[in-house]
Amino acid sequence: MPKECRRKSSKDFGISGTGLTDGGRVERRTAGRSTKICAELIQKATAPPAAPARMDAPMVPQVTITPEGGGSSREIQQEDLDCTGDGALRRKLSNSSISSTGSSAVESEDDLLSDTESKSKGLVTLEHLVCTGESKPWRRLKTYIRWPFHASQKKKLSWVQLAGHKGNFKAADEGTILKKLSENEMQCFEKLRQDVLFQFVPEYLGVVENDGEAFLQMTDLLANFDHPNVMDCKMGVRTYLEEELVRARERPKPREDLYKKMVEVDNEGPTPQEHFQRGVTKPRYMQWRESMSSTNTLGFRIEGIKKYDGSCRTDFKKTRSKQDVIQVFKNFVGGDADIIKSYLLRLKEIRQALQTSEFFKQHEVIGSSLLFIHDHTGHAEIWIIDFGKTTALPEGQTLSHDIPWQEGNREDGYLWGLDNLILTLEAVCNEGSIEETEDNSLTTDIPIQ
Ligand SMILES: Nc1ncnc2c1ncn2[C@@H]1O[C@H](COP(=O)(O)OP(=O)(O)OP(=O)(O)O)[C@@H](O)[C@H]1O
Ligand SMILES: O=P(O)(O)O[C@@H]1[C@H](O)[C@H](O)[C@@H](OP(=O)(O)O)[C@H](OP(=O)(O)O)[C@H]1O
Repeated sequence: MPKECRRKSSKDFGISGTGLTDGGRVERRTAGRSTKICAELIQKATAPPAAPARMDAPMVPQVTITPEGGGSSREIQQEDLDCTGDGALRRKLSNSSISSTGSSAVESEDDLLSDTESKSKGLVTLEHLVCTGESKPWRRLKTYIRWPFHASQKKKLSWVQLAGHKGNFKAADEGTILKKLSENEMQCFEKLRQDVLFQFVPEYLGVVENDGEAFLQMTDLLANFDHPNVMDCKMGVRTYLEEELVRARERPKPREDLYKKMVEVDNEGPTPQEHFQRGVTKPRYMQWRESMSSTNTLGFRIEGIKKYDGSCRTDFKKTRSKQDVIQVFKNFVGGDADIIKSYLLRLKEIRQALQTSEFFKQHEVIGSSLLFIHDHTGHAEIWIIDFGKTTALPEGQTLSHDIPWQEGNREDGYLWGLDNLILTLEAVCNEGSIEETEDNSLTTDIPIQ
């Protein structure tokens, strides 16, 4: 299901303030901001989708993201979404990128991804959202603030987007970025404010609106690094939601864009029927991606890497074997054992936090990544990102995250993948001397069907 379409089928929408002070400084937020639902907005959010964001890509993977029309931005406030609130803004929001949950049952296999939309994988130049230079006050709850940037202060931010769709991100106030709003992700960020995982996710600063589009504002995890090396690892043994499977079974809608992506990697990938119809369904494509990469066999896969020198690789669709994955990690850290040790420490801290996290217990975590970042100073961090398809379980239900997935149990294999990731890094630390023995947990298979 294309994200753009998910965003147009919002059912409801909660909102919180941001942490911007008058001077544009980011202040640390406290937990537990209230979220409010507006039924009228829900109905209005079913307007036909606008054309997906398109970016010129002079050379892959470099793209330039510019503010649309140099437009102004402001924070979305609770009163904007009150049913009795500003009708004009409500109309704008109904055309915005408000997303439903990644698991929204209203998504339709009919909503096909346009062939013109493409993934953004690599170096990106984000431009700051700017105001027009007029002293125009923007509302923020009951006080008034002004968006801190003027056209004359406009500056570009070199940034790295290793996965996701083009146009999903913009630069914001110093040290922060904006990601197109997904209601599901917003709810996750709200809940994570009160969870032990808080310290491992980007700080969430609320929702802002720019020219009718809504964005989540969060810390830019690259901001404190000097020429960072960045790697995106997508976690789990499964990258699609169970309901995507059900929907595709009930109303199979082959997609040509996914067929083309499959053929590009492996002409033998599609079945004769899929070749004939020049289309594959989303879950079929996702399952194929999982089986070609290390998702099924290791519970994680490498999505992309950007090195300090600006070189970028996103061609890991067939990186599947333990040895290949180890080799990629070795190259990524440039043989620096201290970086690997820092990463290992951080992974183990994340593991410990996951084991006590209420949020983790109560959510099916699909399509989330660990973002590895280090630079020449020896500074190394790992962050949990992307909650667009992280879905709350029914009240009282929990997941263990380390048992095999069978349709209906909603297990995601996240912890199992994390253990394999830790083993992989330990192998890198030990000069890649990992043995392919039967009792090595890296060889444990999780049955997928
Ligand atoms: N807070 C952040 N700080 C720095 N970089 C980030 C941050 N969030 C995301 N990124 C970069 O953007 C990329 C895409 O992020 P993310 O996975 O959240 O987007 P998405 O559009 O939801 O992706 P997908 O389509 O794979 O679900 C990441 O691989 C990473 O390079
Ligand atoms: O990595 P690839 O091979 O480019 O494939 C994409 C990738 O699996 C994304 O995770 C997925 O978005 P979601 O995780 O949001 O489902 C996207 O679906 P989409 O085309 O429907 O956006 C796929 O096309």
